[in-house]
Amino acid sequence: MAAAAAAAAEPSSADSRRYVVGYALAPKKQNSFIKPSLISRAAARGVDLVPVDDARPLADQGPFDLVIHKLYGHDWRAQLQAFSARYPSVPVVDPPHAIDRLHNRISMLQVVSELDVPLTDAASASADGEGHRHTFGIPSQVVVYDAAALADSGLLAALRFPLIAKPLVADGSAKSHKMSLVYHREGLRKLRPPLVLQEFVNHGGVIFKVYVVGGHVTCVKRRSLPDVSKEILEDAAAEGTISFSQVSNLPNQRTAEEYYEDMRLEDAVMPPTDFVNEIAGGLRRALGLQLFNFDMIRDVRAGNRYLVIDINYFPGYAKMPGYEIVLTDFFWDMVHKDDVALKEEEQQSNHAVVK
Ligand SMILES: O=P(O)(O)O[C@@H]1[C@@H](OP(=O)(O)O)[C@H](OP(=O)(O)O)[C@H](O)[C@H](OP(=O)(O)O)[C@H]1OP(=O)(O)O
Ligand SMILES: Nc1ncnc2c1ncn2[C@@H]1O[C@H](COP(=O)(O)OP(=O)(O)O)[C@@H](O)[C@H]1O
Ligand SMILES: [Mg+2]
Ligand SMILES: [Mg+2]
Repeated sequence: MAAAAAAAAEPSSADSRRYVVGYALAPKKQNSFIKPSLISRAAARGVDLVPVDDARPLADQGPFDLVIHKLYGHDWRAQLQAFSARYPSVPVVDPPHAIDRLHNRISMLQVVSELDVPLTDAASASADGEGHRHTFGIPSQVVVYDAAALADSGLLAALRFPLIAKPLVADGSAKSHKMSLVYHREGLRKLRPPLVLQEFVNHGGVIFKVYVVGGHVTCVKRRSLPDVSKEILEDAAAEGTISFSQVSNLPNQRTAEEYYEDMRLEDAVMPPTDFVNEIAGGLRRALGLQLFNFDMIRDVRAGNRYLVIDINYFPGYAKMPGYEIVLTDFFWDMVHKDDVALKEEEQQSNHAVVK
């Protein structure tokens, strides 16, 4: 039924109307996301991508059939509110209050812990034939608001070293990506709260990035931090902390090249598709967001256990294979939301009459 309705709403030669998607993005994001290949793919389906001028009131611009954005701050929020008040039927992707939840690394992952997705058999089925079902969760973590709390052994009792220290705020600034690996208790002294202390989980140096675009889900493999060896953990003379902000910059005993020669990304087994799709769908509903990705690692100690470690709003989609097609489909669906819903209703009532 849904497929028939969607097919009925596909563009025909009679549908010559053009649709305008306004995008409000920082210059760096504009450069990486609004590529000529996306512009032309969307244009071929009747969708024109038009930049929002952030020096002028949003509500005075357009007309838009859809607004997408990754800008923050009070003023921008007020602009969105004024726009929605004037054009209540134009979708704004995504609502600022829903995006806010991703700006704090505690509230971000709380959603995962609270996720009520009873995984279907297809999604959680054992991959090893030994009855170990796939499960997911988040690493153990605590939030630290001030330096005094770092000395509180009670607070840390629940955590096992090594730890990864992450800034509490994840607002897209360079600072919010600055992390430290902490091997020993003394290493905590160098840290600057507010931060999240999270157990570092060895995961074979591979991370799974799951891109969500409305109902579309794509999972890709990426290089991650190398596992921490037993020798480093037991070496009392080892540095207490190592700071990094990009995985490729991480100093290590071996060079990154040497490490990655051993660990071939192509050899890493992907998590099952149904499993990934069900988590992605659950997160999309719980977060109330259409455009995000999440980072997931596989715990080497329990091969069927996956941990979500990060969720990002409007990530670098251009790195997702076939991003032009996926995003164009999304824009098209969003600007035709009402047509599709109407057609579905019509089909349902026709069905009722025939019966
Ligand atoms: O710049 P890119 O293309 O690497 O995208 C960044 C993302 O990389 P990814 O797509 O996951 O590889 C990046 O993801 P990670 O944090 O690296 O997992 C963020 O989403 C980043 O946005 P922000 O700085 O957190 O607001 C994204 O940065 P912005 O493009 O939004 O500034
Ligand atoms: N709990 C963890 N265990 C192991 N590695 C981790 C953990 N958390 C983060 N990492 C590594 O650190 C990188 C950056 O952490 P992440 O939480 O994704 O921050 P960012 O928002 O800057 O991407 C991840 O891509 C992964 O390689
Ligand atoms: Mg990340
Ligand atoms: Mg992130």
